[in-house]
Amino acid sequence: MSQINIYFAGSIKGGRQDVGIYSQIIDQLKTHGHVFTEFVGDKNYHGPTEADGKKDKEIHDTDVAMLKKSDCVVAEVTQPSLGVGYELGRAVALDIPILCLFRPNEGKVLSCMIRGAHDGSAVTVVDYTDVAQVPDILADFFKKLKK
Ligand SMILES: O=c1[nH]c(=O)n([C@H]2C[C@H](O)[C@@H](COP(=O)(O)O)O2)cc1CO
Repeated sequence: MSQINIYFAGSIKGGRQDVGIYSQIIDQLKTHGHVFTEFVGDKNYHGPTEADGKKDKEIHDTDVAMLKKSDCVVAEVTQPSLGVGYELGRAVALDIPILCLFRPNEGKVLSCMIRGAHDGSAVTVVDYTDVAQVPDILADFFKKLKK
């Protein structure tokens, strides 16, 4: 594999409280490959505005096209998001390896449909407590991906 294309998924309409964490994860991901969805970590981005004229269909179709070109999906799934769940389902159907990162210490319980998908190869779910752990988690995931 030459340049790895990475699709990062994180909540937007589901709530932006973790955007600072998304941005730190994206910075880490950029050391492993090209991240298609850097805007997910932009604290000023809350979805399309009337001013930018983007329609929901355009966002959906662009995202699915990027997903199809991705070598893996990395999702921060602590803040529940319908869009992230949808992207993960599409990625499973496309046989794209997935890493889900979840912080149990936030008092949330991860959906059975995400945790229950963990098999350690096609879908990997990793619990973490601090973003400082992310570099090691990613190193392990990308090492396996390249095998
Ligand atoms: O404006 C957007 N742009 C966009 O790319 N998405 C995608 C990327 C995110 O991983 C995911 C977030 O979904 P949601 O907005 O339902 O939380 O959907 C979602 C939105 C807003 O729904």
